[in-house]
Amino acid sequence: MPRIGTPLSASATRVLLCGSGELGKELVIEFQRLGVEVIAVDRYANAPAMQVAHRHHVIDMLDGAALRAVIERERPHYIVPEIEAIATATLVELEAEGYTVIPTARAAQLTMNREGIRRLAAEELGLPTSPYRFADSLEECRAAALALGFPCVIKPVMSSSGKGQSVLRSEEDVNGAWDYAQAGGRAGKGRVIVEGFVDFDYEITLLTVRHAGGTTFCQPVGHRQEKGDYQESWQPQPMSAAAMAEAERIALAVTGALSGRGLFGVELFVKGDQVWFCEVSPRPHDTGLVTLISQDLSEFALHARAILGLPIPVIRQNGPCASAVLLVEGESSQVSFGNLDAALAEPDTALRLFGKPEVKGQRRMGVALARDESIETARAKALRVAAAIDTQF
Ligand SMILES: Nc1ncnc2c1ncn2[C@@H]1O[C@H](COP(=O)(O)OP(=O)(O)OP(=O)(O)O)[C@@H](O)[C@H]1O
Ligand SMILES: NCC(=O)N[C@@H]1O[C@H](COP(=O)([O-])[O-])[C@@H](O)[C@H]1O
Ligand SMILES: [Mg+2]
Repeated sequence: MPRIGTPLSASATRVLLCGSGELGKELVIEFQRLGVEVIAVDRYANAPAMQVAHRHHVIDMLDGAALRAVIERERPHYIVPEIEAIATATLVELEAEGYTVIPTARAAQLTMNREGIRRLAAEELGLPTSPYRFADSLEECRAAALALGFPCVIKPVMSSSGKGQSVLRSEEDVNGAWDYAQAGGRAGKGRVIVEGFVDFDYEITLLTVRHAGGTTFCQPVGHRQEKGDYQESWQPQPMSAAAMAEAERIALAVTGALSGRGLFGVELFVKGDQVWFCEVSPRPHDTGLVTLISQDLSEFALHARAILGLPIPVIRQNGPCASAVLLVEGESSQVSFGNLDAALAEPDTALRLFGKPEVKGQRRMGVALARDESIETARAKALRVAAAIDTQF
């Protein structure tokens, strides 16, 4: 069993986070509670996790040389990816040199690109997914859409939170969707995945922890997405026993193939007893923010425990809970949030304001949390909390 040393001393246990958004901020807080020394890295200053870490670095994380320089200077015991857009080839090299990447450098590399994880899940593991094709040009994209039929979904292979993603209703939508995907991919222009549309009843994130004592599942998190971006989530999502068993089978297979220790967000579509794999985050998931109120050990506490090799004997679920995002639209570097007394007046509500330094366009700036008697009333309550907050620019 590894020991935890004194932060900022020679015995310190050091964690370096690649990405410092809202998910990283909650993770850093969990590490701080355990006396771990945390170094936060991101592409911009004053990122949420930087504000609660011991120190930080601002670099272009897609620049392998810059990433290597920071890691060689800090010599972390654990390198923890917090976003997908990282020079993952450098992580693979560093892992070979003896560094520990969470959960593994290969998992970070495979999930950075939709093609990597889709081919692993569908072609190697034989798991059910939407039908799909990859395309490198407008013409290939059109051919793929016609072969798969409409509606279909187009996504840049390198993107997240719905960026560059659109649903096509007919052939007329192909040109616009291709252009949108080219502008919305995180690593610039390039390949897209075209997926057949899955007409699911509901979708879930199955938070799955691989820890020293084995693999443990959280209760399923249901969620609602708009334009590929999460709006609300809740736990537990009611499911048939057969769908639950199939969801766990898929999650066990995919997290087992990625291997390593840590928490994973396995995204699944469900229709009746049928389940399709969508994608997986080898790290805490945005829809899992609900666990800040719904579990004794949140997804962040679980990730920290798993990384450090600490036991997870049980995860207590607190009953029906929900989260609703606080999306802000405009342009400002001094946003303020008001009417908080009214927003938090109801019992069993909570709020996280991420402290992001700037908004340009639309940005997730906080999340409202609620617990109640049923999923319906918890969702309504979380939405009321978010809606009550007024934003000033
Ligand atoms: N083939 C599909 N059929 C039906 N709906 C889909 C399909 N693919 C994606 N969606 C919808 O779009 C959402 C986002 O898709 P996906 O998770 O692949 O993108 P993302 O950009 O990685 O999002 P995030 O980073 O928030 O997880 C899904 O949660 C689902 O609601
Ligand atoms: N779906 C992935 C996700 O939610 N990632 C979370 O959003 C941050 C980026 O936010 P930003 O775009 O506002 O900088 C990331 O750093 C991570 O915490
Ligand atoms: Mg997703």
